Amino acid sequence: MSLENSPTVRAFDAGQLPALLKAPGEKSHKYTRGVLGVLTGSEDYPGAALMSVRAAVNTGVGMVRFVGTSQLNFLINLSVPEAVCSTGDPLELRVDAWALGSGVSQGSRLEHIRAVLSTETAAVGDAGAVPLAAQLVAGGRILMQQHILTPHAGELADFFTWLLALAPNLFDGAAPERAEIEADPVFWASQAAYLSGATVLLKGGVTHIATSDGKLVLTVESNSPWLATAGSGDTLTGIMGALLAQHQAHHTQPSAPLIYAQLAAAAVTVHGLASDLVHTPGTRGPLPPTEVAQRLPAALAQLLSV
Ligand SMILES: NC(=O)C1=CN([C@@H]2O[C@H](COP(=O)(O)OP(=O)(O)OC[C@H]3O[C@@H](n4cnc5c(N)ncnc54)[C@H](O)[C@@H]3O)[C@@H](O)[C@H]2O)[C@@H](O)CC1
Ligand SMILES: Nc1ncnc2c1ncn2[C@@H]1O[C@H](COP(=O)(O)OP(=O)(O)O)[C@@H](O)[C@H]1O
Repeated sequence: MSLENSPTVRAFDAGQLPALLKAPGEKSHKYTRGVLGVLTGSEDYPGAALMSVRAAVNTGVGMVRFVGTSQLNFLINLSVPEAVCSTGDPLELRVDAWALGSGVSQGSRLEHIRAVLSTETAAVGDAGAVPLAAQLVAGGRILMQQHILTPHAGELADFFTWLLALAPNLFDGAAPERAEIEADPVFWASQAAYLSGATVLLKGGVTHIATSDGKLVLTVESNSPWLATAGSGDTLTGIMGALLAQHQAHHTQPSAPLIYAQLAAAAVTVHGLASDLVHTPGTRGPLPPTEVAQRLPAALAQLLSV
């Protein structure tokens, strides 16, 4: 099985941003503004949790519910006191969307992510959630357009390796190397979307976002290669989770595949704009993810004031 026709490729139109971003109104309260569950980070990688949660809070979601271990929750409470922390079963929490997987590579946290990804609740699936998605798909579970997978090329290569190891008949071809994915990102992102049923966002200097039917790929060009640094992806997970939760809070039914690709593109654009605000206009330099996250409120204010 594989997608037969080449997808349409289109640059994301930033003019659509105001319609995709939700400013609160007089009657809004934290639950109507979007509740984002976050299951990121681990004892090995606590930084991924701190960066994704900080980014989600600074993107302006109504509430972040972080599901951690007692050690992770202690760190989150110190660093991002806005987040509401718990241990326990994530499926018992009322959330509009999830941000999953950054900095989670093994253990019970991975099993919690598997359980969440097996539901129809909207979710961003990064890092450790990507091979899990492949395992679910190989086992017969079709993901949905409101599931947004965010691999870099290496993680997308791992996705195909898992898929073909567990279900060789699912794809007509061999698992690609990272370099093959980098050479043809449109093809591989759209194939992954078609096979999984999820929206697939392939990270890189140019971000390629395939709609869940594999028919369209939106591109977003980065304004700075300085963004290519450890922790940038964790920050993007938090931004995207926040935008997804805000959207889902206003929609009881899943929206069309294009809407989720546009939301993902909006998150990449917001990330880029926040990174522009780190330095004085017209100059370029290092973009530590924590610094970028601090500029998110200003970036959102700029976009919402247009
Ligand atoms: N501060 C933190 O807590 C951070 C945690 N992170 C998390 O850390 C976990 C592990 O991330 P990794 O990127 O190390 O994942 P891996 O160690 O799984 O590596 C991913 C792929 O990159 C390849 N690779 C590793 N080092 C390489 C090198 N120097 N040159 C070329 N290829 C190389 C590996 O062979 C593999 O195919 C992920 O869950 C990630 O989300 C990262 O997001 C960065 C920040
Ligand atoms: N050459 C590049 N130019 C601009 N942005 C890039 C480039 N390479 C990667 N990025 C961005 O940097 C981030 C890297 O994500 P990822 O590899 O998941 O990082 P991490 O897991 O360390 O947080 C993504 O947002 C990606 O789009």
